Amino acid sequence: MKKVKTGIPGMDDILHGGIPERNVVLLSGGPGTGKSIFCQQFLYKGTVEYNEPSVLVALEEHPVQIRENMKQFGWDVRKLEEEGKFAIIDAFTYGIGSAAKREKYVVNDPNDERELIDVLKTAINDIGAKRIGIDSVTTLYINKPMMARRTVFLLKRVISGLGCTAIFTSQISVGERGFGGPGVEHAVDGIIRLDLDEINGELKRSLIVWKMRGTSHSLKRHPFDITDEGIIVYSDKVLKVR
Ligand SMILES: Nc1ncnc2c1ncn2[C@@H]1O[C@H](COP(=O)(O)OP(=O)(O)OP(=O)(O)O)[C@@H](O)[C@H]1O
Repeated sequence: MKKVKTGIPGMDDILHGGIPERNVVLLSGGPGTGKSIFCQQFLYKGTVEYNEPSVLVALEEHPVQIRENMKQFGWDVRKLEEEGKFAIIDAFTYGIGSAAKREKYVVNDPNDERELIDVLKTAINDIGAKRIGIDSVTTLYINKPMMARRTVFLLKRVISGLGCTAIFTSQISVGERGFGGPGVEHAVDGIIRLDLDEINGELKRSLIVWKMRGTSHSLKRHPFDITDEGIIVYSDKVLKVR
């Protein structure tokens, strides 16, 4: 089975080679744990280092803000967009505001699944995308938890069907166990959980791969850092939180 390199130093060692192609991976974590940065790095590095065009579905932040945030790590996503290798789908602004009018891919109502899927398919076909990030998938069902599993399956069918590999970020609250709801946890192919824990008066970052269909992987909790160049995972280290 082909494995997709994450582009995150240390992460492929933990995944024994990378994410199996066509997997949909839930990236769960509380506020500020690094989900968006992880997802953006997977997409940006995938495009630049592995020549796999990428689509980011922006549900939580303005696309303009995302491009600015990515720049601080040296990731010039605007240039990739101009080259037709990267697409940001604006599912945040509802088309409101002058900046939104300049976006190429806009979902006017993210609650309309059909519109979202149509725009996603168009973007994937336009740039020949191999990687997809949805940030965050939680936004799609926060007001309708009964629909969560259905929504994830629908997206998974389209994304896997078109040969893409995906990261869906999933928001959980501080101290919450689990990853974003029972339906969702079983529907996805993989789960990576990011954590922030206070140890000796300091917040420490760590991650654990809870499940990954199609490969063996480390079952240890590995520390990671967010640096000026993005995330670095310490695959040879283990963090004990309790
Ligand atoms: N240049 C940087 N260097 C080091 N750490 C940074 C840098 N930029 C951001 N961070 C850290 O990353 C955190 C934000 O990460 P990110 O936006 O990926 O979190 P998130 O898990 O998506 O959070 P939320 O669910 O609240 O959106 C910040 O709180 C900060 O601690």
